[in-house]
Amino acid sequence: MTSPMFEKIALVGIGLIGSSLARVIHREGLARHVAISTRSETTLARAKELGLGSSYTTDAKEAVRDADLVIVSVPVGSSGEVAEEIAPALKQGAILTDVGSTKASVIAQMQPHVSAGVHFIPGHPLAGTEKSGPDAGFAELFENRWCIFTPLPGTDPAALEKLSEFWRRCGSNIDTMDPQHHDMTLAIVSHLPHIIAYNIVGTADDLESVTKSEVIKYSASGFRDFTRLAASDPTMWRDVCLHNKDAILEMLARFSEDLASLQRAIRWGDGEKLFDLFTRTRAVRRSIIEAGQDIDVPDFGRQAVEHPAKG
Ligand SMILES: NC(=O)C1=CN([C@@H]2O[C@H](COP(=O)(O)OP(=O)(O)OC[C@H]3O[C@@H](n4cnc5c(N)ncnc54)[C@H](O)[C@@H]3O)[C@@H](O)[C@H]2O)C=CC1
Ligand SMILES: O=C(O)C(=O)Cc1ccc(O)cc1
Repeated sequence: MTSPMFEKIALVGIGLIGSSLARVIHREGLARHVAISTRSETTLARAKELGLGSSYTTDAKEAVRDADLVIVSVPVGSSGEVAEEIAPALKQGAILTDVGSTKASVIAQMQPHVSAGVHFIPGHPLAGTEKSGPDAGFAELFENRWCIFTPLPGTDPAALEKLSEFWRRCGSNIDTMDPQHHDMTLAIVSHLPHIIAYNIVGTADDLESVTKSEVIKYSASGFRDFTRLAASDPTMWRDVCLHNKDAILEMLARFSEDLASLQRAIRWGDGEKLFDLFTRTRAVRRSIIEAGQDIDVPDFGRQAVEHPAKG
């Protein structure tokens, strides 16, 4: 092994994202010691069975002690309590980061607990699947995906560069932006699609039972794609909705207006309007493919159980 980037990395939370990090850290030899911590004994025992780390504890303080890099990978609503718990045990000069899908709220929850000698750099890998838990992770998850940092004013450039290099070694491309811009952008490209999927699958589920069986029987079409997103972790997505409320409501308002306009076009037989919209949206898909971002969620970890033990 070439010299590892970090002596000790602590992973707090070992679900889809934490366990994918554990796997890629091991594959790339990025740390000499990987300390794993999570809330529940069951999840921790599973992480141990999978051989994801070097040490295992339900005591997050113990895991982060002497760590050079601490990565918090828990639902965004738990970021504050985790930060409060680990902050007193963090080493001076350590880098503390997270992977949460919302950024302004995570910063507001975590920053007050972090002392001046610790480099807190909020992050978000734009990579995931609908699965959760330690079985669901895979080392290739972050390959060719973006990892966005939302650094706080006064962030040490050397610490930011070290964390960027870590994510590059995990396969990601790096971008930085301010937390509000992140939250607005992610509201439209990630949060709304999930909310729309939860909604359409919920509507179908509310239909009469005879229709329901047809929904399942004939779902090998557009509906199926929505059911994948709508199978995503309820705790994680409840927290995203509650912690990016303003941006999501803003985007939902715009979405509802546009949907009403589409409804009007259908009602009044405005074929030209429908055709124009569908032509414009097809071009968006083409741009995504041209940008090399049309990566389907891979099959790695697909065999993972839908409802693994949760911490
Ligand atoms: N699932 C996805 O596709 C993506 C998720 N994210 C973000 O990553 C974070 C983690 O998500 P996943 O790994 O998918 O979730 P997961 O449900 O697979 O894992 C969450 C982990 O956090 C632990 N946990 C929960 N509350 C805790 C607490 N209070 N203290 C300590 N551990 C606790 C659980 O035991 C579990 O190990 C979330 O903030 C999510 O927004 C970011 C990118 C993609
Ligand atoms: O499963 C999918 O298609 C996703 O979109 C995964 C995902 C979920 C949440 C994130 O913050 C980033 C990526």
